[in-house]
Amino acid sequence: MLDALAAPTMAALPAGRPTGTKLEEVDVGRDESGMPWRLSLVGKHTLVAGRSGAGKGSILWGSVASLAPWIAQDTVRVHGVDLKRGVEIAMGDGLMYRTAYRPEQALVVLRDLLTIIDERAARMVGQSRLHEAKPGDPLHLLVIDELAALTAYADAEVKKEGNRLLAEILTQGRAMGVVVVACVQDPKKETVPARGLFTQTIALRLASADEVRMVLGQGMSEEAPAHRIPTDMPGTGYLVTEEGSAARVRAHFWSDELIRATAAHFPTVERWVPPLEESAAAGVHFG
Ligand SMILES: Nc1ncnc2c1ncn2[C@@H]1O[C@H](COP(=O)(O)OP(=O)(O)OP(=O)(O)O)[C@@H](O)[C@H]1O
Repeated sequence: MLDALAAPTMAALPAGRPTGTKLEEVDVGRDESGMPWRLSLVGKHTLVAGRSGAGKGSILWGSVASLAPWIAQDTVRVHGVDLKRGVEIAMGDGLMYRTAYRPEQALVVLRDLLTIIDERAARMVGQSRLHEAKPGDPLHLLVIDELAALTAYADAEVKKEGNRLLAEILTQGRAMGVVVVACVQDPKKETVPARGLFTQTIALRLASADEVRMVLGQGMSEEAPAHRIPTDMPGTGYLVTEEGSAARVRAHFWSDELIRATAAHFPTVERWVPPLEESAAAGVHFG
């Protein structure tokens, strides 16, 4: 039988949206029946696991660049933590509210997001249980590539603090409009200690059935055999939802040119400006 996911598909420049348009699921690829794969990031924390070359970049940009029309109206702010020296995130720098390219800088971003969670919790108590993003009161999307550089390979102190802050954001953030998309190449207990706190997982090509079980849970290596995805089908994977359902999907490919064009067309309206003393101390990048 013909596999609807066999041929790659290219992403396209997202369509503009009138200011104030409610955040929607974004079209990131297609499913096994050839229908659009629409991914929801609101109220969800997403773990993307896949070996080198598995296509994590197309999920990352499918998430971030597809939200560009909302970034351009300050309904979404993206905090891009790229611990592979900024190689990936810098491509779409114009879409970023804020970036961090070193683990120490990432800690500052994570702390500030916790402050946002605290402020929102105080504002929302007794009023609402789920933050609704709108211009000027945005969804904060924390994107981390590569997660292990913060959670496992960093200095002991940074690692400990990074894991603590991340676990707090993962437990408290989603109702407050602070959500995470984290990419990891080598998923194991030490690299993703907070695996159970992610609410949806995309398993791209993995190395073994053991890795699939680690990422998706016991019993999932038959239902979502990510270790059997061929190397010549990057961007293909299994989306496993919070409820445990698995779907085979393939992301659209985002070329460097398209990422740059999207960033040029829908630049962020807000850019984080560090307090003077903080920028000097932490060397935080801001534009
Ligand atoms: N969705 C896709 N459809 C078709 N080809 C893709 C797709 N995603 C990625 N590719 C191809 O696979 C290559 C590797 O993809 P990508 O850089 O996203 O992998 P990765 O998982 O981020 O790897 P690494 O962890 O080493 O950075 C790309 O350069 C591109 O040629």
